Amino acid sequence: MPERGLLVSAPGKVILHGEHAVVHGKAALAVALGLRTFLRLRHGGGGRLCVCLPGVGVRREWDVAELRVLRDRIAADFDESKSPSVEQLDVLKEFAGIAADASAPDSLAVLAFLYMCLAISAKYGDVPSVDIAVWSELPTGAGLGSSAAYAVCLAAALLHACRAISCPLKDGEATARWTEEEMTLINSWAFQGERVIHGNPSGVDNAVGTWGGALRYQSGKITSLKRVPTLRILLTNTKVPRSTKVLVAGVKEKIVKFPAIMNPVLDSIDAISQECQSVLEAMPTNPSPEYYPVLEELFDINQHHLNVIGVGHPSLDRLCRVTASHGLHSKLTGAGGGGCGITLLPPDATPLAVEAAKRDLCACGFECWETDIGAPGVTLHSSSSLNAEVLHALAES
Ligand SMILES: Nc1ncnc2c1ncn2[C@@H]1O[C@H](COP(=O)(O)OP(=O)(O)O)[C@@H](O)[C@H]1O
Ligand SMILES: C[C@@](O)(CCOP(=O)(O)O)CC(=O)O
Ligand SMILES: [Mg+2]
Repeated sequence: MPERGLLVSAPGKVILHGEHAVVHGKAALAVALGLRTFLRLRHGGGGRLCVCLPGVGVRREWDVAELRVLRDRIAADFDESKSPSVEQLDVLKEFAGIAADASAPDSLAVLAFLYMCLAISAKYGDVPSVDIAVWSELPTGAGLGSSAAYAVCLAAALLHACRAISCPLKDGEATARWTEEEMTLINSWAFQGERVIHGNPSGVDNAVGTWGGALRYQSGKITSLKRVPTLRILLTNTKVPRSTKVLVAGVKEKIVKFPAIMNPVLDSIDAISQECQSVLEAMPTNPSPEYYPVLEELFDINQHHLNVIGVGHPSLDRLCRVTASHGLHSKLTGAGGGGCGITLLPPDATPLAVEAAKRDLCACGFECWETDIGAPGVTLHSSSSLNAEVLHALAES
């Protein structure tokens, strides 16, 4: 398997509570989504490194010898515990022909790729001569953690290509996972990729992409939530584009400007995450409707808080109003400013009400769908375990 190549996937995520507050040391509750990013790595030869990212319209190819020289110019302090420096990123931008202030999806994707590739190869091996394609079921830049799923897949593939982690997939097996220790390494390098894309990420998204399931995340501490009930959640994409990096920076500015006003809001969001966790842990696996009013009220309060810290958007207000008119409660998820919202579907919501809400959301130009939560984290696949659509998308790349 290793010499033939590698197929790896990582899930997106939904943050139930704690987005933004988690960047400032508060807790977040997040679950892995049943929508994934897939990466195919093929061993090349010919001394070229090729990357194809159809989701952001990128097809680039470099000479491995040239990348070695570039790496040696900036390699002095590559480490998974150190943030990428401004100087390192400036050198990479110049090399890749990316403008100094570029924040377009393709530029950030190429920059994260180059940084991770050179940093990992500086630490563990040589710049690999490989052909990498990444394709995703996740919408890009919509709050579902596409950046983290991309970074987790890259970290796993590049660490594998540099022989820093094993290949746990045995002949005849459909899927396999890495050991805890290997996943810790994947997670820490994925965090570096997130740093390139987001500027100042909390690490919650790459943790969910790596470990999967449902977890509480606070200041780097990951606690898996063991008994999470089967919640039904409707996801709605307002399709309003936004950048996590810009939104995270905006919240920071507000906190610096009005600390006495903003810090209590972050404390309150923290208390909401705590309260939500207690309710989830008290609920049986198949909960009866009586638990839902509290979860619904927590959604409403947090949505107001997120507006206060400046990450709301008229499209998200509209989403909340539309679902409220059908008795359903929603909040934004992820960085906000557009992107996705989540709506809780309690067991006593009638199919008629849910269908009517979906219809009205679609009439606003939004896209909505129900998806599984609690999906597995980073996974290695045999090609026979992937469906035809994924294989086709990766083969076309
Ligand atoms: N499939 C992908 N291929 C390449 N880059 C991707 C992919 N998915 C996400 N990205 C990178 O992540 C960025 C989006 O990250 P972000 O603004 O954090 O939104 P989110 O993580 O909510 O989707 C994109 O601009 C792009 O650089
Ligand atoms: C806003 C934040 O809490 C989540 C961002 O998620 P996304 O990139 O919008 O999927 C930032 C972070 O935790 O790094
Ligand atoms: Mg992101």
